[in-house]
Amino acid sequence: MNTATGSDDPRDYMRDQGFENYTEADHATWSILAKRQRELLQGRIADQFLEGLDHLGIGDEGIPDFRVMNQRLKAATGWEVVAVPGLIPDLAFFRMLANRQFPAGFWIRKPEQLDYIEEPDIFHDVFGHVPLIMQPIYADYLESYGKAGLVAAEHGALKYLARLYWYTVEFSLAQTPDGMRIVGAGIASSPGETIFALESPSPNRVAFDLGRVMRTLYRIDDYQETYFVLDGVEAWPSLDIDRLIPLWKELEGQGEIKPGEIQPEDRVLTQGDGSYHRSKSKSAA
Ligand SMILES: C[C@H](O)[C@H](O)[C@H]1CNc2nc(N)[nH]c(=O)c2N1
Ligand SMILES: N[C@@H](Cc1ccccc1)C(=O)O
Ligand SMILES: [Fe+2]
Repeated sequence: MNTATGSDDPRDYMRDQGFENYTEADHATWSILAKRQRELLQGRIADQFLEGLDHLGIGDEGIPDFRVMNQRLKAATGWEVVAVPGLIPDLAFFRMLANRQFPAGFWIRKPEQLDYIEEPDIFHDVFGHVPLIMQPIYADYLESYGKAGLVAAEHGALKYLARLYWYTVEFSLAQTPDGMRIVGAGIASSPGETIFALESPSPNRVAFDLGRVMRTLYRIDDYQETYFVLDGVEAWPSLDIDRLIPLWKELEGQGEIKPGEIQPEDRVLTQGDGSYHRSKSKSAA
């Protein structure tokens, strides 16, 4: 439906990072982005993210060597980052999560794509995701996403879990006592979307609702038209399989919701004015 088709076996995608192959320009791209995002994210992202980033020790010194970074990550939560060529199919992806392995593309965006890139690169996969995986609570939660993904596949419900993953792990916001904060990695790795998600009048910001989110289509190639807002940085939805299975059954009878659409039942925090115009030719998954 969205990403990639092919083998569901994670081993078919695992690569050596090829650390020696990066150019000076590649390292410079990482450093510019890391420095920019570390500053921009102050006061905009969950504290847990900045804490994890500090402990991980990846910074402005160029692209991290996975062999070195994984020592810290393993010691903190037992996870490791594994290099892959790019997007991998949903099932292979969830299998890796279930195994506490996080897939990361090994290539980096071009200088003209600093603000936003349509496909996950190493900056997104590592800088965007790994800081939170340094936190034990989040690390366990992400593993349970993988496990739920395997069950979803058996029930023909992978699309529901993929949408949930999208609107939480990748693109969620959260209410905190200090105000609205970014949680999603897809926002955290994009300087453009960091500002857009919190400050633009264009997108909708809607209180998170599990069934509603699983019905909602998403687009991977542009800023989101709707962000779902958690009730706290750690208020992730329960992935209790015994509750998800009946919910998936129920959802089968209900329609899909377009990315920018508002529903009568929504608790709308900000109604977007849609002033950011995107290309009309792109489709939602
Ligand atoms: C779960 C979900 O569908 C999600 O989009 C997956 C798909 N495949 C992926 N593949 C890679 N390499 N990285 C990712 O973040 C994802 N995300
Ligand atoms: N848009 C993100 C990358 C990304 C693409 C697709 C899915 C998730 C993240 C960035 O610029 O960093
Ligand atoms: Fe991601």
